[in-house]
Amino acid sequence: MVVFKFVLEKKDSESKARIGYFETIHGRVETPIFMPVGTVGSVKTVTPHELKEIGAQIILGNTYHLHLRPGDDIVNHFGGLHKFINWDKPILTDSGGFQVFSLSELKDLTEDGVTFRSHLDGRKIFLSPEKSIEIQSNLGSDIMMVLDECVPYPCEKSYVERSIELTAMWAKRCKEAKRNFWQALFGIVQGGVYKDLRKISAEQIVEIGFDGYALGGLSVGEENNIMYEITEFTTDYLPEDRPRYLMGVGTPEDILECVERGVDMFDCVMPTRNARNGLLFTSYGKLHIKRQDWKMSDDPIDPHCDCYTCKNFSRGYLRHLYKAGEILALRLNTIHNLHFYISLVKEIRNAIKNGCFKKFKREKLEMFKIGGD
Ligand SMILES: C=CCOC(=O)Nc1nc2cc3[nH]c(NC)nc3cc2c(=O)[nH]1
Ligand SMILES: [Zn+2]
Repeated sequence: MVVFKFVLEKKDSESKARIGYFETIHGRVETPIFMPVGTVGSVKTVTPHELKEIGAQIILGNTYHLHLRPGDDIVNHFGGLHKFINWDKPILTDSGGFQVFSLSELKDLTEDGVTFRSHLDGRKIFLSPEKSIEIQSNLGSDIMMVLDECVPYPCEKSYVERSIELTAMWAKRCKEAKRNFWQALFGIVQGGVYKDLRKISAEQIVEIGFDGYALGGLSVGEENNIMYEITEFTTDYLPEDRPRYLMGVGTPEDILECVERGVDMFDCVMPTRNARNGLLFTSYGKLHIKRQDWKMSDDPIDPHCDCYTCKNFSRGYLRHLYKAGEILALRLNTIHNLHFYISLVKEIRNAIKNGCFKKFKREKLEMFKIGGD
């Protein structure tokens, strides 16, 4: 019985941009979509209710973090992540691979899996394709990700060549380990910045067959134009009737550029992390709320924004809160930045629907350059 289903509604006539939606047992998600990151079971500083008010349709949970704390068994005891965090819309969980490679000091990587030490208490932990699927099954996410190896940038081609074989073997084992029919499983294409290896990896992963396909190994320090080029190249080898997910991307500009190149799903900590550092996104570019310029400003962050923060508070007050180290500053900034990202992809969906995406993208990029500060 198929539960997860992606429907491609319209393809842009001037680019590879598309609009569509996918159904899960926790509801429908329209694409292109931006997914707020809720690493340890919370999108930092905001409540599920506020997320819904902002228009969030799906959020991310991190397998590595939740396995370490509180433990996926504990989450399962509470009926899974949806119940535990009281979020009844779709949740996507990562496989844990990326966090292991980026957070913990790696013990060793073998064909069977990866052994590492917890960054919390140094405890030795083993993660295999089967273990990752077991954890994600305990969490009860609507979309699970396969365990992959995200190679660093730059990376020797000979290493990447071997790595994509491991990633393909692990992807197969993840698919075989899947138990709950209602959980979707996405494959991940690797291959570094080498187009020939990207093609091989895409063909291997598509051959195994998944509910959706992610482009891994990007936004790991490579220049933007390389990320765009690899994205452009790789989406041609992915089925049109499946969602494409570009992990860890990105700035508003990145999202516009990669929607144009055929990507449907994005996640990034930028809106939430920058908010906590006082860096706010506006229609005219970025704004640093702590600047002296805003001390006496009665303007909202963004005159075009109708979020709770922009409707109720001035830059002067937000600057004051931030300088005073008030927790409310983090919350109001996060509400605005998430609303900015979610509204941007909503406008993108409308522009594709109305057949004016290229014009919309050109105008947006021009406005971002004006400069918020
Ligand atoms: C939700 C994620 C599901 O992905 C996985 O389970 N594995 C995986 N995650 C990544 C995350 C990334 N973030 C960035 N930049 C901020 N680049 C990334 C690359 C990968 C990757 O190659 N693999
Ligand atoms: Zn706002």
